[in-house]
Amino acid sequence: MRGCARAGAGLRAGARQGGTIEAIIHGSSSPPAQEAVITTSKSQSWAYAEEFAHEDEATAAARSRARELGVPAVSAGVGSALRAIARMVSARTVAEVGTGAGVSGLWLLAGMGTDGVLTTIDAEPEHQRAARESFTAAGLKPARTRLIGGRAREVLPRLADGAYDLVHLDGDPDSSLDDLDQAVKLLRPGGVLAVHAALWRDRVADPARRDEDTVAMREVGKSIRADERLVSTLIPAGDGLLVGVRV
Ligand SMILES: C[S@@+](CC[C@H](N)C(=O)[O-])C[C@H]1O[C@@H](n2cnc3c(N)ncnc32)[C@H](O)[C@@H]1O
Repeated sequence: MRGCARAGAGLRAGARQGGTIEAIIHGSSSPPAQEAVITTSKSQSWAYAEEFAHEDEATAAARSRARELGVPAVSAGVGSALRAIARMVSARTVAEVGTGAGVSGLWLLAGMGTDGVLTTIDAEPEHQRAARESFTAAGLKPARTRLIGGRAREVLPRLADGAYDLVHLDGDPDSSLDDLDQAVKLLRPGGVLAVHAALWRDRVADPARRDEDTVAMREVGKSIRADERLVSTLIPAGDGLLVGVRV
């Protein structure tokens, strides 16, 4: 009880100073557990959580392809969260915006049943070629992946509403904002929306950051939190994963 009161005092101090993350950091690296909202050791814990997720060889090879192309990919922490979510909802149909070189796709497919199909959209043919290579090298049957070239705003309305167990948005921030409503429509009840890069380069939490991408990602978070069709949470793994379960 005393611990709760003291943690609360820390948060109130944060609010007085503008609510920045720095203002609610506790100085000690080992406070009693109930106070440990954020400590100076948090970055070490985050690094530990990232390394905790074991990435298999095929996914590591896809990550190398992504690096060669200069296209970002989900971290292993985010990938393993996507895999676990896919398994939790027994996903057989997953839609994704932002194929990249296939890193998130491989994590998602690892969580799906062996008959599960990933439909993944990307505007860049070069990225989809790399992803195709990643999926083939991982030994996946061609029928398990459906790669669609094009802009999400044109492709998503052609997919069937209510037919997806999971939708992963990982395009540009403005695309994620534009695509939100359509993405929610694709979900069956109990299905999950996952939006990657919700903390956008650690800028979303800093109110002084007002560049276009950061503002768009902040809006994505607020829209998901306010959306009565979703029960949401923000997972601070990697660059942040917003998750909303379709009611
Ligand atoms: C961050 S990368 C995706 C990484 C991938 N999810 C992974 O973890 O391997 C973003 C990708 O989205 C694509 N993209 C961005 N905006 C898009 C849009 N509106 N429609 C389709 N693709 C888009 C880019 O070409 C890029 O390949």
